[in-house]
Amino acid sequence: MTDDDRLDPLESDFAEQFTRDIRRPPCQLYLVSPLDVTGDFAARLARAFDAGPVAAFQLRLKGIDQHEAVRLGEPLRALCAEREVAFIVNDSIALAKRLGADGVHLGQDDGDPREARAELGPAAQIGVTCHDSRHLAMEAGEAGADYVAFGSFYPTTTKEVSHRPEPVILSWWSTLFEIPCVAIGGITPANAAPLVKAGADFIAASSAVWGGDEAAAVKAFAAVLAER
Ligand SMILES: Cc1ncc(COP(=O)(O)OP(=O)(O)O)c(N)n1
Ligand SMILES: Cc1nc(C(=O)O)sc1CCOP(=O)(O)O
Ligand SMILES: [Mg+2]
Repeated sequence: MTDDDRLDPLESDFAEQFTRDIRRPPCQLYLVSPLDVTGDFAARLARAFDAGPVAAFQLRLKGIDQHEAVRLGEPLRALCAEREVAFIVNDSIALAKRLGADGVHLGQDDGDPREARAELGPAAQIGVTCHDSRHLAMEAGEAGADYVAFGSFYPTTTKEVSHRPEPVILSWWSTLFEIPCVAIGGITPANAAPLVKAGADFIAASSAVWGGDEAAAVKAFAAVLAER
């Protein structure tokens, strides 16, 4: 029997959390856009940025051609650059390249992180959807991902989802690997705390922010994220 085996589970949890917390930066907020970014959306994004710290913004558009996506995305990219918020494009390596984005988020069927690296270069932030799978996350890490995303932690109407990870997957990942992990799916200021405590490096949210007062939501997230 080793000394580790003799630790009771509570002490062992404490040791694991302590080890994670002293070497990882605080959890940060990652905003995912609504599908409609027309009208006053740029003003809403600016209001969100004014309300509290935001680390990253993902442009998540569906069903429009690339030319239109560039037209809609460019002012949002410029705003993110001005506020030093990472601008990430969902789904498309080509669109990320055309927009001069800071990175791309790839689902399991959206392309290979190695191709994204070759196209976007060494500084690009490449994220990969890993659902509830440790295996997919390790594969993404090996393929050069800069972050892995687990979800959907809670029910969401933003996207049809069929995976429901437990928060412990964040603890497992963050204890073993240095690559940051993102928690996504139905996350609100009211239910984010267990994910932050479990070890999420980023909380990604869409409807909790754009479904109401974006400034109030970002402020409320900031209070929860500071708790780790
Ligand atoms: C941060 C983050 N995590 C997961 C996803 C989901 O990506 P994907 O599975 O490709 O689904 P769509 O968002 O493309 O519908 C994401 N976009 N961002
Ligand atoms: C885009 C996305 N991906 C998910 C996944 O599980 O991979 S859940 C999700 C929706 C995120 O929006 P909201 O914060 O409104 O639930
Ligand atoms: Mg996708």
